[in-house]
Amino acid sequence: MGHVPVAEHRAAVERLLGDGVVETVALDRHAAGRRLAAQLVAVDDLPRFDSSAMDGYAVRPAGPDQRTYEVVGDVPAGSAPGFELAEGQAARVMTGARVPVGTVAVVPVERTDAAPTGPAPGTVTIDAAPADGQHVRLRGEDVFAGSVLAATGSEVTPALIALGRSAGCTAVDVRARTRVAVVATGAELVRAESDPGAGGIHESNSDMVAALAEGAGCAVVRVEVCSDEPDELRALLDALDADPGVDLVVTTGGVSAGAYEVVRQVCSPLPGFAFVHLAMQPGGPQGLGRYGSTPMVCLPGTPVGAFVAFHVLMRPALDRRHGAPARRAGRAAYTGRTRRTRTGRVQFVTSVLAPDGTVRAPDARHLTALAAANCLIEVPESVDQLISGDDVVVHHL
Ligand SMILES: Nc1nc2c(c(=O)[nH]1)N[C@H]1C(S)=C(S)[C@@H](COP(=O)(O)OP(=O)(O)OC[C@H]3O[C@@H](n4cnc5c(N)ncnc54)[C@H](O)[C@@H]3O)O[C@H]1N2
Ligand code: MOO
Repeated sequence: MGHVPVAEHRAAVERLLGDGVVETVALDRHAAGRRLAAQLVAVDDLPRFDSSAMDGYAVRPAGPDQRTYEVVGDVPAGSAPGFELAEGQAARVMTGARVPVGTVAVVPVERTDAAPTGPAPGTVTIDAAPADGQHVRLRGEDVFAGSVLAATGSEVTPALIALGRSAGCTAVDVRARTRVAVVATGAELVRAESDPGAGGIHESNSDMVAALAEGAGCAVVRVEVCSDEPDELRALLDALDADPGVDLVVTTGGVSAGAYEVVRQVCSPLPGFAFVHLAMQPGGPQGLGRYGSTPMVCLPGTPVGAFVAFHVLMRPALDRRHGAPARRAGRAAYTGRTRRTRTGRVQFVTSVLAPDGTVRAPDARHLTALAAANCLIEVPESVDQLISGDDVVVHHL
């Protein structure tokens, strides 16, 4: 079995996962993190009307020296004044309230002789002439109805939810979340809640991959642990393929060269299904194809290999499907002891990038190193060692 280049397999994963679909969802907190599939356009002006930015008095001076005004109305927030201000008149207004037609400025209550609470007085005296427009929020000063609030591809952020809802938008067109079923395979796997007995191990991949998928914007709809029995896996995959709520199946384990590689046994006879060994480490053994009509990505069983393979191969395809921009690799100065690396395959080294731009690879092993890592150093196929001071490519986790 020859070693397949990482870029080739990554492109095959992208092709298999495709472009994803668009759906219309409510513009509420559940839309946060989604990407717009169409521009978001304001339905209403924001503010919807000229309104007060202060608790105080809306005034219409008869001249620059006027200090004392007749108070002709009281406008709590949420009400619409049914009167206009004539010259020389004022109205008590609360922050956010619609100001009467004729308002020239709002004077905060602290700048008047009026009590802040209780009934509105008959007259009010202000301490200085207000500037025209002072403390009045003009209709549409933030956005006008029909203006574009956010471009296609923008992320729905908490601030965009506020902007859109304030401008009267109730729904958004977004890229649909990929609905993923995660299946960990292996006869030795025992849920962490159960006793693993003499030969069992605590199962960890299913929840790790599910969390990675959710972190990539997927909706995880099933999380399963399956034995090495081909019939059991086949029955499970049949059910997942028949389920219209599953867009993608991700498996772990059962893909390498052993005698009981259940994923390989069940899927390699399927038309177009390929099992390959990538020129990368960890995460080299991989499978890819369709079970029935359902796309399926088969990650290796070793937890670090599955994690790295998800990050390197699946994350870019999922980002594309979900309309998220491609994550950019960075560069950093390797620091620490000289490390020998294996040529002939790209190595991804679980590493820690410091705020000063240096990156080190802790001596800890496997999952301990992964849990401490915030990036992967990508060591090219031709490189056989990392030396302190080397300029390296880093992928942020
Ligand atoms: N003769 C060869 N043996 C192996 C090769 C090879 O090329 N020739 N490749 C090695 C590499 S690299 C990897 S990676 C693994 C991939 O093997 P599988 O995908 O078939 O995975 P398993 O054999 O099922 O498990 C590997 C390892 O990971 C543990 N594991 C599996 N699933 C889980 C889980 N859900 N939670 C926690 N731990 C899990 C499992 O117990 C094994 O220790 O193959 C190498 N062998
Ligand atoms: O590809 Mo494997 O153990 O190196 O993950």
